[in-house]
Amino acid sequence: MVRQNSRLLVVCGPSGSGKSTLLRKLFDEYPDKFGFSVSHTTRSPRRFEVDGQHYHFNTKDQMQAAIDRGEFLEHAIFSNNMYGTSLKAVQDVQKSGKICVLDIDMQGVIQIKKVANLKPVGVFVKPPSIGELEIRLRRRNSESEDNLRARLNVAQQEINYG
Ligand SMILES: Nc1ncnc2c1ncn2[C@@H]1O[C@H](COP(=O)(O)OP(=O)(O)OP(=O)(O)O)[C@@H](O)[C@H]1O
Repeated sequence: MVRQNSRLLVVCGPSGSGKSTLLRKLFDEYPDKFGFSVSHTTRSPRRFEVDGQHYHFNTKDQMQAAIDRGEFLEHAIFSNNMYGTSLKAVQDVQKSGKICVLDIDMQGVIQIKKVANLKPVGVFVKPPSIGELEIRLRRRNSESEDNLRARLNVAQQEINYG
């Protein structure tokens, strides 16, 4: 079970909005207060990403099997890849006594909000504009053109939701 009265901080916002940068600063500044819930994903690791630290990198079959076994608190398809938060990821942080921080998309937030008694605190990171988001994503140079377009489409929906 995920502890119900432990604090959970859910950070959401479009890809490229700066969530990861903000979270890095938060963890650097308050290493004893906040712990990151390491998500699972089927997307390929980027340069410098470490398995088990930034994400647990899995195949689609592995991840689907774990979802079917009921091991996930929420899961989502984002830009043709699966992402999800395992119960274990949250429990590991809770065991350390820290506030558990989730960096998830809108689909994940909707599911987390439905988990009874979890009462997460939500933060939405809004980019200045879609145009600025496009500039940032291009500068980051981490996506193919198709992927970048897909991310910008989802971004508009997330901005409307946030
Ligand atoms: N467990 C999860 N459930 C749902 N969405 C998730 C989960 N883990 C990550 N995501 C979301 O998937 C999206 C893509 O993440 P990814 O790491 O591929 O791209 P990113 O652009 O580096 O993300 P970020 O905006 O955090 O820098 C992000 O919006 C992220 O918050």
